[in-house]
Amino acid sequence: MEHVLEADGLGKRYGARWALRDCTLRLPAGRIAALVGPNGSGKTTLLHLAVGLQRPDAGAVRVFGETPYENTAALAEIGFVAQDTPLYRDFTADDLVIMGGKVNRRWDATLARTRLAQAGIPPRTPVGKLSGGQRAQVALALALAKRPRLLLLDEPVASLDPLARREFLQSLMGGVAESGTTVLLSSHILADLERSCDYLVVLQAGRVHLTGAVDDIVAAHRQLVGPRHDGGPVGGVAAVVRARHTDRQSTLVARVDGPVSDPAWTVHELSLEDLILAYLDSGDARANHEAWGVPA
Ligand SMILES: Nc1ncnc2c1ncn2[C@@H]1O[C@H](COP(=O)(O)OP(=O)(O)OP(=O)(O)O)[C@@H](O)[C@H]1O
Repeated sequence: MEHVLEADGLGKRYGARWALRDCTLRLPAGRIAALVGPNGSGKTTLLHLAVGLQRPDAGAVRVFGETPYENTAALAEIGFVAQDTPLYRDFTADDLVIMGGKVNRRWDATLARTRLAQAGIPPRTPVGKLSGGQRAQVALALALAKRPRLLLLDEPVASLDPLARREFLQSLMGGVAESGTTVLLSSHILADLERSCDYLVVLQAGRVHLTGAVDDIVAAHRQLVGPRHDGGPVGGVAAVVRARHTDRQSTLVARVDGPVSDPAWTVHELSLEDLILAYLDSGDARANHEAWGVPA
């Protein structure tokens, strides 16, 4: 299987503090991958390392087998839309399409203009006067016009209303399905991801918490509800991700390795959103409370 992006023990620190640590992952070609994690978990840092904006302090990241930092040839294959969709605000969308043609080897101006027309973007209005959602559409059209083999998007839908978000993700999926581009997009809006992404990377406190194909991850987890459980082994359960208890009842989110046949447990499938939340919830809440000197 071809891996577009490979990270091995990748780390980045600011001063003494690691923003990303021991990050090892493989992103297979042709996937639309979601990069999720709480604020400050290292998503932007990982994307910046992948697009060569930053140099690793530990380990390595490779894109199409190349190290992206200060590597112009590798960067020609990567499209990147940064968190705040920075665009030259005094230029019109049409100016930006023309400029893109001057600085990119492979540039599909017709693709950009078609997408901008479909999104209803006026060609001759300075982009600084467009709405946040319209600017996001301009940034996506420009990134796709580069015909990248890997597209990295940092919270592309954060500024969009629910309808615009759905349209943006549909148009993204349509755009990359045609071209076979691999996508890694960070987002906090988990409900959208199950529809649009087929691969998942969950970061927590700078480390990879969970990664793999969405179908495999969903198939390997269940919610179990049963009488209060003391933490001993449960047949069919490989690992408990999160346990919640009342006086009489326990609710487990578990990774399973076979059928849970004990009739004491009622077994439910989980949505991707609930599963991700369970992983994030199982994280280092205790460490955060200790840092603030308050009880968890
Ligand atoms: N320029 C910087 N200088 C110092 N620390 C930084 C810098 N950029 C990021 N950090 C720290 O690195 C960690 C990871 O930040 P990063 O922006 O990668 O997280 P994120 O997951 O993208 O967060 P968010 O969801 O809030 O955008 C955080 O603890 C952050 O405070």
